[in-house]
Amino acid sequence: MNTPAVRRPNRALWRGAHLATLSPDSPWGWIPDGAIVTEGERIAWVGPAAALPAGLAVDAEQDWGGGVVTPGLIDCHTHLVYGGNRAREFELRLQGASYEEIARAGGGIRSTVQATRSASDAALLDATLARARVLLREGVTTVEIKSGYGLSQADEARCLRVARAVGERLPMTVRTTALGAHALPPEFAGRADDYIDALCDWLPGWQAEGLVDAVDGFCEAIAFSPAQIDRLFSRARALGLPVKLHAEQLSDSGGTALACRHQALSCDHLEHLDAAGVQALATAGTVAVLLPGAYYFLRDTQLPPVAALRAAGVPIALATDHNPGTSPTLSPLLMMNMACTLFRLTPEEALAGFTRHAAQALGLHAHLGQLTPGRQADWAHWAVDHPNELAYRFGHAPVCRVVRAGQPVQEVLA
Ligand SMILES: N=CN[C@@H](CCC(=O)O)C(=O)O
Ligand SMILES: [Zn+2]
Repeated sequence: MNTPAVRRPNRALWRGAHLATLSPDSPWGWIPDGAIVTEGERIAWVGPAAALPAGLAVDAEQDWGGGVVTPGLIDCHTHLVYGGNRAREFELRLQGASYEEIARAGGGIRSTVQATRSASDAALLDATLARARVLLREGVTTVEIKSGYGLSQADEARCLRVARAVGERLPMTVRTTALGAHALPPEFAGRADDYIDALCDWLPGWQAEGLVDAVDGFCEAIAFSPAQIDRLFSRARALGLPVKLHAEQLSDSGGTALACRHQALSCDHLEHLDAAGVQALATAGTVAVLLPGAYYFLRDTQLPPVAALRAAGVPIALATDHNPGTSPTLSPLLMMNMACTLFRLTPEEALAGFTRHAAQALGLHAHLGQLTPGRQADWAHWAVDHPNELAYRFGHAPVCRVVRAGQPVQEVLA
């Protein structure tokens, strides 16, 4: 009997650029004049071009022609699915109204809920795809997309379906996060506990439809208490879903400690995090996701405790937090610049924040976030001489060409 030949996946050799692999073994994971061998969607070999295995047979060879190659960027906290915008609220805040005042008066998240509920499926998808394309153009190959502007069983599911559709229409890995506990919808006014009960009941249906990779909440005086988030997270964990939390953004509410008791993948924002919260993150192995866009746009002055996080060995990720109310940006490189200028991250920490540590914030670090053998062949090729240039510019980004799962994506963007 003939044994069928096992065909190896298509093998390609890429060379002619410096590599910032983001492997933690050396600064930047730097490999000058490097090469990558891919087999199908995965990286098979990475190293100096001079050390390529002798006699390597490849099906295709590409010359980058200079520049620097980094892992594909990972935007691990976005709210890409929504209708309308909040430019009027921006004007009000510039005149002195605070984010909390606007929210308590029924504006803020609730005004976006209204606009989202009244948008058609097609309009929501088109707007979300347009936003995702901007991220992809700036090197983002993986994006987390939260719901949170539907706040009913049907509208949250609709937003999660739109998020899933982004991963089907564009060459990006999409992780969906159910953020029903973002704000109290009008039909549950004065009944926050009942709303949490409803969310606990809706979760299994969304999960069964394949819509949920993680569960998130907003733990804050204007949103939900630690006790309410605790009930939601207990339900999520019982269903086998990981959790993450918007925590300590506007005040120290104790959300981080609570989330860490549920082994949260990440706690996000953290401007008001105290020493006990830093320790809780370190003990639980939870990633701190810092969001300089929201800090800047709300004209916050309370800095997240970066030095303490660093000293405790907590991995720090960054994200755009794209949303219409507090961070209407779609530029990861601008966020890297702001993380350096406002939060005092180093440019290398900023890049790790959008690659290695962002992968960890999504539970994907074994597969994404570094240019190392076995991981998915996702990268961004930048017209720069050194990766420290990525955090250096602001307001414009260097030219970037993107490869996702071994395939160039430029034609999708044309
Ligand atoms: N903090 C809560 N959620 C969003 C803001 C949402 C909004 O204002 O629409 C954030 O991550 O910043
Ligand atoms: Zn958010």
